[in-house]
Amino acid sequence: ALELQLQPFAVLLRHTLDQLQEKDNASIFAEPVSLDEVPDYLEYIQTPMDFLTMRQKVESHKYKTMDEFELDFENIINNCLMYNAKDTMFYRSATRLRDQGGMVIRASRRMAERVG
Ligand SMILES: CCOC(=O)c1ccc2c(c1)NC(=O)[C@@H](C)N2
Repeated sequence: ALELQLQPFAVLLRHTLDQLQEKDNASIFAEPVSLDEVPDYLEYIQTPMDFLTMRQKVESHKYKTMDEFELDFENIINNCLMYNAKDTMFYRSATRLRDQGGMVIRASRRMAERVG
């Protein structure tokens, strides 16, 4: 498709994001953590991140490399591991997403090398 010629990397990142979000079946990483629901969140977390924000960055071509994309993904995970206690669903979801998401990103990296 024309899109694939003009912005293959954005297409690849969008597809990668779709696969990562499939692993977040409770959708706890889908949007920015609500500061109404979690008023002290910014006392602990300096750089919040979520999949919606990442998607907006893909669409505005903010990611030039897979490394930049992966840094935001790792940020989503690490924020959650820092803020939530180990015995919470949130914490366990983050470790699961880290493990399952790692494979997704490695496969996308190989695609990015091919797309060049
Ligand atoms: C309806 C109440 O929502 C939350 O308290 C809440 C909602 C979503 C959350 C979250 C908390 N904490 C987190 O660390 C990230 C992963 N997501």
